[in-house]
Amino acid sequence: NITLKYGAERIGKRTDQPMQDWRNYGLGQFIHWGVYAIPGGHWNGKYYAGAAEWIRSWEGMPNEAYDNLYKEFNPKNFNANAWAKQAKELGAKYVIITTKHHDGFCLWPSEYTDYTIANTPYKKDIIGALVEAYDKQGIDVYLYFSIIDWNHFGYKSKLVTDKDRTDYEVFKEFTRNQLIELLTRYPETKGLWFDGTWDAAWKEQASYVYDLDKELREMIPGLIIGSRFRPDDYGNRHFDANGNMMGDYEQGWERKMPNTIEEVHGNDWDCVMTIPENQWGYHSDWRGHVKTSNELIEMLVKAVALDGNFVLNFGPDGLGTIRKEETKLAKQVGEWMKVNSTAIYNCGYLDWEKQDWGYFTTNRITQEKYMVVFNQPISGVYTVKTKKGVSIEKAYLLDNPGLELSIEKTYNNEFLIQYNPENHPEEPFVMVIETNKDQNNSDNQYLQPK
Ligand SMILES: Cc1ccc([C@@H]2N[C@@H](C)[C@@H](O)[C@H]2O)cc1
Repeated sequence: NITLKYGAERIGKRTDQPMQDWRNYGLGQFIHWGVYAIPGGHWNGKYYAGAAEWIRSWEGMPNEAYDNLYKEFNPKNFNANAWAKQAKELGAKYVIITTKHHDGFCLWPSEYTDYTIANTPYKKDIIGALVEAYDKQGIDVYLYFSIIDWNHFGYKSKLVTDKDRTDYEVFKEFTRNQLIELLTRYPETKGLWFDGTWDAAWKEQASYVYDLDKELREMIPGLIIGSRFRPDDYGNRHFDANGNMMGDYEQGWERKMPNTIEEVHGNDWDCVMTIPENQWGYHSDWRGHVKTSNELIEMLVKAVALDGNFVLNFGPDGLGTIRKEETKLAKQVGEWMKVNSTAIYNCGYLDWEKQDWGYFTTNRITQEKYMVVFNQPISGVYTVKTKKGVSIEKAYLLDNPGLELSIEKTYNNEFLIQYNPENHPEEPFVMVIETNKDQNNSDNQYLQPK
């Protein structure tokens, strides 16, 4: 083990209530919104093939042109309550909202720069309206903050000259001021989701970030910050030089998913996912594969089955409207959640061998076990290999408990559940299984989830 001053602050998962609540969310919503939604992936009649929120970095978009877009930002269709209501119907338990993306435009009236919503025709505090609206829906609010800030003179990706360094000191204080300002203005914030921390300049700032991290956590007890914030003494992020994770959960799964429990190294983690292949901000012309509701539900279940959270991204357009494709998917996933969220909320990994028909999840409070089926076997036989001494006594469909399914036990402690639905299911379905180890009597203190 290497002695580190700025390495992992803790080994193993946080066990406090705010983190247990985070762990049990299952499903979250990401909102990427800013001035990049105005061009929506096009400029001067040309199509930008990159991620729409990065259009300023495209040679087809002159910086000057981009940096004046805020003067026309006036989202007359923006309705925070409508967004929050849609998220509620989606079944999201938390939301991560972009306060400032890499372009440096602030959706709140920051006093530390003029490049904010206050100096647009719209004027009003977007973040404040969203925090209030999501709070009202009982959805926990997390703030996305980009350390990269192309608008600030002091931002550098690497520190070469002395002037870089003196400018960067100003940028560091500016960054600290904005973060303190956000937590002061929006004390309901449950956590910060940092992005844009891969620059060499930032990776040299271990002691500054360590102190800032401590200062922010002292402002809001229980504050949750992922692994993409602090660098250790040697500039490592996510995992320090001893291989220990820094921060409260691993922020490593962006547009991708782990396949085995080993890949999540016993940590909490989130997967943040786009509906198109690679667009976070609004792009008016999605190309490539757009995920269906069943694909998104499978990713959600896979994340929960591997002890993670799944955060689905929405990119409202320049007028504040959530596009019809996203609205449709939110409705479809939400309808599935209305029937099946029992296998999602408060659920996590069950250490039984993964089977081809789909995923196991188990409720961390009640220990109830679920099989979420994506690949219905032609045979109608669902193989379940339990742990030694654990036998399956009952199996039924979550949405039809009355119909008990037949169970055969084979010689090597396998259980074969038989289910042949009359017609082909149009979407994933859940089976509930009860074992000899589940005390299903009413006095079981676990059965009263908090
Ligand atoms: C290479 C790269 C840099 C930044 C990103 C940002 N992280 C996502 C959460 C979005 O904010 C995207 O712009 C994605 C890829």
